[in-house]
Amino acid sequence: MTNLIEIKDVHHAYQTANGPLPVLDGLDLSVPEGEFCAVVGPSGCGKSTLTRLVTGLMKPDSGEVWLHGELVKSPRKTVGMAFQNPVMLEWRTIMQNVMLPLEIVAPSMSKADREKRAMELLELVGLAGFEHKRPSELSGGMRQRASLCRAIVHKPQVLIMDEPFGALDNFTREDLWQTMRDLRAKEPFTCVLITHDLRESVFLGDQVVVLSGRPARTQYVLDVTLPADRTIDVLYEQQAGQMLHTLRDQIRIAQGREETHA
Ligand SMILES: Nc1ncnc2c1ncn2[C@@H]1O[C@H](COP(=O)(O)OP(=O)(O)OP(=O)(O)O)[C@@H](O)[C@H]1O
Repeated sequence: MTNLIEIKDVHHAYQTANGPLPVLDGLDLSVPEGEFCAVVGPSGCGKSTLTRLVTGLMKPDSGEVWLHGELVKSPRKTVGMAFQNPVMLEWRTIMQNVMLPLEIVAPSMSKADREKRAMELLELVGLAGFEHKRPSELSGGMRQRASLCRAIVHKPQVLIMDEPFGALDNFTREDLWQTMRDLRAKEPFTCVLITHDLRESVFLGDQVVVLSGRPARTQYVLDVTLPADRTIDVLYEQQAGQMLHTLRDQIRIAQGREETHA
């Protein structure tokens, strides 16, 4: 399997009024094509900075970021993004919002084909019948479903998600995890998910990367050996429970509190 994303020994410091603020200090990350990589770490350790590197919005002081065999040097069109608060254009319908990336990335595609593609995804996430609604007419969970469709409508090489489910209540969040799982089964994509939720990382991830406290380096990588068609129930079973304990311990270490589980 080839690595779609390869981050090698990245170091970066932000220049601030108080001098340089080192944020990344030897970050390594490899994500094979089609894999889902969840990234967890203490608050403020540099997780969002990592997303800026992969999207090419930021160049590191040293080290390399590779995407599909190409060194990332400038912003990439072939990356899909989803954030905690999806920005939807209120003057456009849900379908028109979902089609937006196609208008930018595939301007020669006919309107009928764009609509067909958007509708295909809206159906997959359970939003058929809502395509002509305005964003404000949908619940937060529904808007986030639409935003997921928009993020992958143009079949990006990689989907970057920064806390996309953070603002949702627990039950809606679990629904969205299952939607993600089903979307991936039908529309395989490579994904980096930044999250504070360890259960989410285990449910969605093929690997979970734990970053150390700032300046962040790769502290620990957990291979999630659960079946791809896992259900929420799996999280309450022993194997997932052990993984969650391991991750919790790693987070404590990253926070500088080294007590570990027996
Ligand atoms: N453009 C910038 N200029 C200066 N400092 C920055 C900049 N962007 C981020 N920082 C600082 O770098 C550190 C890492 O920020 P980043 O947003 O990457 O962390 P994070 O792990 O995503 O945080 P959180 O868990 O709170 O979402 C923080 O201390 C932040 O204040």
